Amino acid sequence: MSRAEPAEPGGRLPEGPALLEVRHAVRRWRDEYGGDAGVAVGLSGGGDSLALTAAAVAEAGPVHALVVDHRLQDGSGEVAARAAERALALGCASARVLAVRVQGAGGLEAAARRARYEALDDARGARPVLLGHTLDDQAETVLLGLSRGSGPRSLAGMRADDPPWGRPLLRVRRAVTARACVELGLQPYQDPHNSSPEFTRVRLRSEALPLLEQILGGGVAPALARTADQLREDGEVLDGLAAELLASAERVDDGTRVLDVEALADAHPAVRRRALRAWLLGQGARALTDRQLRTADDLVGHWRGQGGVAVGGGRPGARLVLSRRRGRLSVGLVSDQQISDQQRG
Ligand SMILES: Nc1ncnc2c1ncn2[C@@H]1O[C@H](COP(=O)(O)OP(=O)(O)OP(=O)(O)O)[C@@H](O)[C@H]1O
Repeated sequence: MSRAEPAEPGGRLPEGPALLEVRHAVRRWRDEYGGDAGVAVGLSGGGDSLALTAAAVAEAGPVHALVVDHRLQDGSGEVAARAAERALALGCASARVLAVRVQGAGGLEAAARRARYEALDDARGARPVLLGHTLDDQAETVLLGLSRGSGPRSLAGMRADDPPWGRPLLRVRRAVTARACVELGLQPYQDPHNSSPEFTRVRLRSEALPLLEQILGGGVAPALARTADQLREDGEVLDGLAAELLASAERVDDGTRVLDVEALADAHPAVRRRALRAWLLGQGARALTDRQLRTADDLVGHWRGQGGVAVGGGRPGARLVLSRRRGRLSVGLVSDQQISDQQRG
C-alpha cells in the first residue's frame, strides 16, 4: 500500500452545469446521511468516480481517496497511481493506493469485487465510503435481475445509504458524470473490461438498453430505477414485519437458538420467508436461493414429516441444515456422508 500527501491544495472547480448537478447530488446525500467528519471515496479512475471525487471535495470535504489496485492487468499499478495523483490535484486530503490479491471462489469478477470492498472497508477508518454508482448502473442491475428472475430484494437495486457505503449518484445519469469530467478537463481512465462484450453487463449497457430505449421511446433507465425505488420502499415495510415476527418466534433451547413453529404458522408466507431468510443468514447460511428458502418454509407451511433442508453454507464435508423437531426449527451441521445415506435410505 502506498500513501501520498497533497502537493498543493486543489484549485477552484469550474462551474459547468454537469458538475453542478453532481455536486448537488453529493450535497443532498451529505445533508441526508453524511457526518461532518469527511468521507472516503472509492476511486477507480473512471468517469463516475472522478466526477464524484471532485464534487465531494467541494461539498463533503475533507475527502480521502482510496484507489484499489486489483493487480489483474499489466500496468494496473500505474493506472492506480495516476488516479491517486488526480485525486490530490482535485484537492483530496489524502490518496491511497490499496494493492489487493484477488482470489477465491465464484469467478474473477466476484472475487475482485470481494477483495475491493474488503480493502475499502479496512482503509476507511470511521468514514463512510462514497461510490460512483449512477442511475444507469441501477437500471442495469434491475434489468439483469428481472431477466434472471431475481426476487424483489435484488430488484430493489442498490441503496444510497448502505453503511459503510454511500451512493450519492444513484439519480445522476452516466452521461452527466462524463460531461462533468469534460468540464473538469479530465480524461477518465477507460477500463478495457467495461467495453468487453464477454461480460453480460457490458452487453446490457451497450446493446440491450439502447435497443429498449429505441423501441419504447426513451426513459427506460429512469423507469427501471424508479421501479427499484418502489420495491425498496415496499421491501422495508416487509422487512419490518419480518423482524417483528422473528422477535416473537425466537427461543433459546438448551443454549441453542431455535424458532417456534407455532409462532410462525399464521404469518403470511411472504413475511415468513423474509423472517426465515434473516434468521438463517444470522445462523451462518450463505447465498440462499429462492428455492432453498421455499423448501425451508415448507417445514412450517407444508409440514408432512419431511427431513431437513440444506440452506447453503457449512464447511468442507458438512452442510448447514435446517430441520424441524418437536415444534422447533433449528440449524445444525450434517456431514455429506449422512446426507447421502439418508437420500439412499
Ligand atoms: N479499483 C477501484 N478502486 C476504488 N474504488 C472503485 C474501484 N473500482 C470501482 N470502484 C468504486 O465502485 C464504483 C462502481 O464500480 P464500477 O465497477 O461500476 O466502476 P467503474 O465503471 O470501473 O468506474 P467508474 O464508476 O468510476 O466510472 C466506482 O464508481 C467506484 O466508486
